[in-house]
Amino acid sequence: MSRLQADHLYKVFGRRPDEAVRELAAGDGTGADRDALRADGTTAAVIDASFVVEPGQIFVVMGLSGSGKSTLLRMLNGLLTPTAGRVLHDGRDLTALSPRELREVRSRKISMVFQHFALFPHRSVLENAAYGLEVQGVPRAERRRRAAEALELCGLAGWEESWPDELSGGMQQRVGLARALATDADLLLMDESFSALDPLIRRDMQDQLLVLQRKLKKTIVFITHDLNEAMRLGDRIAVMRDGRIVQLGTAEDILVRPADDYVASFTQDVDRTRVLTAAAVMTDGSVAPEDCPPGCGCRPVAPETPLAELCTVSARSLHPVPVENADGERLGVVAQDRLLGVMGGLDVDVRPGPVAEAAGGRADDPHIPAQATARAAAPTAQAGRATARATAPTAQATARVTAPPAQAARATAPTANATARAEGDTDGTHTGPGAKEVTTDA
Ligand SMILES: Nc1ncnc2c1ncn2[C@@H]1O[C@H](COP(=O)(O)OP(=O)(O)OP(=O)(O)O)[C@@H](O)[C@H]1O
Repeated sequence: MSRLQADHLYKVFGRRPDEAVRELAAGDGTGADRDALRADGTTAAVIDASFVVEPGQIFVVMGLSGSGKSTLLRMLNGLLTPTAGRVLHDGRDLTALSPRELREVRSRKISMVFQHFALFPHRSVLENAAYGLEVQGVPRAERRRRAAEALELCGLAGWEESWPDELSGGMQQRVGLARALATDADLLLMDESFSALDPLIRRDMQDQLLVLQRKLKKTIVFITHDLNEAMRLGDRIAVMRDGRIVQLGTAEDILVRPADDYVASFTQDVDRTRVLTAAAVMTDGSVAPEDCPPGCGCRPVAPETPLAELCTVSARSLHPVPVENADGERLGVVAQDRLLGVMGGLDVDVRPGPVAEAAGGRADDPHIPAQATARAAAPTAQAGRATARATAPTAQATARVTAPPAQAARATAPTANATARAEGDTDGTHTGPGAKEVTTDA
């Protein structure tokens, strides 16, 4: 499994980039320095980005258009050379590799999935899924076998010999995902991969990704401008604004302790009941035997239980709901009035919880405001949350994709534009808009 580290990354477009980095590094971080550079025709697209993506994590980069997400992602796979800073992939500095070594790493270790499907219309679904392997020089029989396995993982068994234009948009995106998975690359970079899909299909794809991730345990960097998507998917989330990471933490951190008003403004429409967990809202306490008469209907919950489920348990209980770990050890309780307060958005103190602390919450990003990093999530808590999220049924999605190919006549999403981009690809794993950047930044 891959570990990815960004170490004080900067990308400046325009004149005198090195000088700009020095000014930005010495600046007060308020954004005035970036504005002054822009007035001078220089764009600071990414400013001092540092973070670690641990093996098997989904790391989401969230921000509005122009905040620097794509530029950051393209530095992570070497399509763009940082103006300053390093990208370490399993400890290996990508910025120090020769072009040949970099191509090798990109084709074998890193896969990308773009917003547009970038499928070849004149190739079957199987051949599309096998494309990255073909570029790697994998023999035909093996690449067909591996591509078929990847398609099956993505719910597309039975569609191997269909053409891309026989598939719906969601199915085409699954082919893109299958192409990325077929190469066995440990690091998956996903750039707005689900943004072109309609909301229901998008949600299905998110569920499917979480289910797949439980099985495959890739290291994933996922770019989105949608906080709900970020919170559904991300073990950790970096919120970007004007080139800077303004907050780095779990969904819970961002929801209950936004670093500033800008981050808070994103969280207003988020469904707190699906993001917050029992561990975050519990308090110390116990339940006296006399408070729990026969027929009380109570049961303990796990610390990673989402509030949506906790409400049901609380409604049946005559006393605060006990929170217990897998060994039956009491960690705390959640009282009904506190639960209602948190759900109603009252300013109730919410904490990371003992599970996160026990697993060693990490503040590995020294340049991020302390408020943002102190609560960096611990693997155990993240795994629990991911599991809870991933249990949403995908039956709908499966039902849609398992219909026989003949019924796919309704699928109309054109692939011509995407294919034009794919044809410009240099190594087969980097289709889509990113491929163009190779030439602009050479
Ligand atoms: N090749 C380039 N030359 C000059 N400026 C660029 C280049 N690429 C990106 N930029 C600028 O860098 C800034 C960040 O762009 P970037 O595409 O990374 O943002 P983003 O958050 O991915 O936006 P979007 O969500 O719209 O894709 C923007 O101001 C953009 O105009």
